[in-house]
Amino acid sequence: MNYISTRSGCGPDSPPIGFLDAVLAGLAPDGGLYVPQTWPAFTPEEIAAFGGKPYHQVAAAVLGRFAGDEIPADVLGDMCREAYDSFSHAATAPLKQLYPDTYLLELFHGPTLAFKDVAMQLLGRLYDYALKRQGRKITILAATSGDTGGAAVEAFRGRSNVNIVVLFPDGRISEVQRRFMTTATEANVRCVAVQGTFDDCQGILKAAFQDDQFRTAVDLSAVNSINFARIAAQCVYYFTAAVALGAPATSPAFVVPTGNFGDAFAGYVAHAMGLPISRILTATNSNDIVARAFTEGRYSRGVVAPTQSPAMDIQVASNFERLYFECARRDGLETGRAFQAFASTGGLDIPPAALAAMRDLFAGASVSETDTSAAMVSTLNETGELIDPHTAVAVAAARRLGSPSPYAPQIVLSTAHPAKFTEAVHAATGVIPPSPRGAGELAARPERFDRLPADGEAVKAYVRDFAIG
Ligand SMILES: Cc1ncc(COP(=O)(O)O)c(C=O)c1O
Ligand SMILES: N[C@@H](CCOP(=O)(O)O)C(=O)O
Repeated sequence: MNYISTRSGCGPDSPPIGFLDAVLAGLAPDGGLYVPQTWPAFTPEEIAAFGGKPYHQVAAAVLGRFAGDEIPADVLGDMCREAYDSFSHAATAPLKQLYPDTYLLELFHGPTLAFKDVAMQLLGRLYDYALKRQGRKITILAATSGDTGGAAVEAFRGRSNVNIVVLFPDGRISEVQRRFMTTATEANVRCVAVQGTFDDCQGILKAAFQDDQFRTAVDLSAVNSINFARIAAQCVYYFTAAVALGAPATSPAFVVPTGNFGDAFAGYVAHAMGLPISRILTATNSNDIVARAFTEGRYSRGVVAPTQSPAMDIQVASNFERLYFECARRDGLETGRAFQAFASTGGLDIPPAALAAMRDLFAGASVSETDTSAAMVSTLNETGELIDPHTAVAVAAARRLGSPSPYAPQIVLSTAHPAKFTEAVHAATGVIPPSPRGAGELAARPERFDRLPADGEAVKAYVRDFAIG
């Protein structure tokens, strides 16, 4: 299986590369994102056969299609088993019925209590395998609005073939999110509070990849959802959840709390591989670039506003470029031109045919702070479930169409444990979420992080100094 850039043919040559090379590269040298040259597919019988299988076996089957013959099946099977052994729930990603037509897909049973662990626990093992074979030591630069950073630190801390630097927006993430990163004691981990927004952090990261000399000098890699392996690992729970509700005979809808559009794009991938999905509703907070793209047909950057769902305070959604590429007939030239123009003007009009193709599967809804709080309260009162503010954004969006939903059954992705956002949950519901394993002790541990301005050159100098002295 080979991987191509969404900007193939536009700018410096990015020839097709294999799975492990795409994993280690993260972002293509032309600034595009890697996608498989063709989508692997499952037959309806193969999908039905996932029913009743442990999560790690479905993960190995799905990842196997993306890895091709680059990882022996038994090695990949062991990686998946070990990755999901670190989860506190036997089902890894259990489904919970909330209302007759609505289910919660709990993705927060990993070590840092957010859905990022599902992919990151696997990525740590994939990197280890690839780096040992290639005899390399690399530098991971990650940008986080709170959850990716903690999951990445947990997955890569102490690994001898990796240095990792995580950039987070100073003062714009929750205390528990910050402590999951900053309390790591391992020497291969550095965390940096950037004086800016998540978009500034992500912009610095992407610009660093465009600097050939820097990229090569530190052997740069990325574990944000610009890395296709993140998407591949995240599409697995679409299969397990849909099959648990009767797919391929039924065609569920998914409601996805959305920021960088990685999780929602993972749903697209599952669909492209043959999973029947009736609709993917992307739910944003007031940082609504994705919701506006689907409703208005224009993808245009807004000003980032802080909300109680801070991990979604994002106004440049990296993975939207992958969807654009898919819906623009996989035309790398057109995609490259559109996103180069977006980088300089902050906006792009989606061509009518591409927009129609997007709307075949996707819709968008933006949810206010008041409605997010109300969703936390009503979910608790009506079902007894305490949900985090990101999940609440999706629950509120799911309810807009009333009950029963025309898209039943609908599966809401529950992307974080409420204990990660204690203040917001307490403010809305009056309840302090009980701390599950791990989170309780974080408050007593010393923190270690540096501060930098939102300046690409300053960040590169910092990373260079850390990685190569
Ligand atoms: C808790 C939580 N929910 C939802 C999202 C949005 O997911 P995505 O960026 O894949 O759209 C994030 C951040 O990525 C998150 O941390
Ligand atoms: N919400 C994310 C932002 C980065 O998303 P990613 O999925 O691209 O890594 C976070 O919590 O950091």
